Amino acid sequence: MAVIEATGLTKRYGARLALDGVSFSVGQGEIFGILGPNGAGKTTAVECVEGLRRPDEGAVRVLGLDPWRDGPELRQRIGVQLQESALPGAIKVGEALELYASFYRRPADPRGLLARWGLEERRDDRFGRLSGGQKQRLLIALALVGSPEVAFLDELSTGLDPSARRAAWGLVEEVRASGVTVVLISHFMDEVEELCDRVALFDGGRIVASGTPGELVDRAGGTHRMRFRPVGEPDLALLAEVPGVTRVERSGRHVVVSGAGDFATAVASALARHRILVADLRMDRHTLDDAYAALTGSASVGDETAGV
Ligand SMILES: Nc1ncnc2c1ncn2[C@@H]1O[C@H](COP(=O)(O)OP(=O)(O)OP(=O)(O)O)[C@@H](O)[C@H]1O
Repeated sequence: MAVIEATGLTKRYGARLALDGVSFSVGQGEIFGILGPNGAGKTTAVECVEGLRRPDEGAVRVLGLDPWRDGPELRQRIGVQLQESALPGAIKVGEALELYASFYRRPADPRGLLARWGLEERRDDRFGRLSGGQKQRLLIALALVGSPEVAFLDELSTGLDPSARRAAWGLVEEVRASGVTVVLISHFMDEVEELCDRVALFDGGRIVASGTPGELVDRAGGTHRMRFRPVGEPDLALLAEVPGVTRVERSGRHVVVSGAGDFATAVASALARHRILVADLRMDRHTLDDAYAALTGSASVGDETAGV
């Protein structure tokens, strides 16, 4: 059964249509990514799901509850990552966790969370004195202190250095492994690609694409490119006949073969069969970054992928 079921959400702020008939569902134990450019409607949609905003039209169920009508009950069962500005700078790390734990019927052990998120030694430090990465880890720990069944994490790895990001991703995987459903709002494509089972890509108040990160990449441009430098002057016309190949081009001393599906294996075996030696072989894969740009039009697609 879906843990979150949003159907036809519409929300206007005055004349501005922030959400225009948005529907999505999130299954139990999924890590579900919500992405899209600034102003796409992500926050509005998530706030409708959390019960912080009431949609003008449409329906939401979270854990079988109506977030607007059953808000107090639902808030016992979900965890929401706060913005940094929501915590007073003078509060101590340990105090913040104890305070937030006191709001819940079934809180997690604050000491355990401090250890898990690497904040044990910061227990008596004031929030305002923490580094950006420490603040971020405390905000995530606070989202988890109520032992939520659904956790909403926003820009998870903002301010974290590369090793802290990896550590945070590992911890989010652990949180999911314990049965928690995670909704991740993110602008970081590597994070989404690494963590999310499925994503909804928002643009202009609508969901313009959804599916696994791999499906989005395929939808935006299902072809990939193989590039190599032939040794000598072999006749490469035969490559155009290889199954899956859509184009064979020269690029200086290199040859670029475009294709879909498993064309690269077929090209490699055709080269071997005809005893054609190649050097400097590499594959150009589309990434979620390319898909994001192609599907939202919010960033230009680089030369490497143009025309593919
Ligand atoms: N309280 C509000 N009053 C008026 N307009 C609003 C309000 N909140 C959001 N908007 C507008 O609604 C649209 C969607 O905003 P929303 O914050 O949901 O987008 P977002 O995808 O979360 O953006 P960001 O990535 O910048 O946080 C934007 O055009 C925004 O300016």
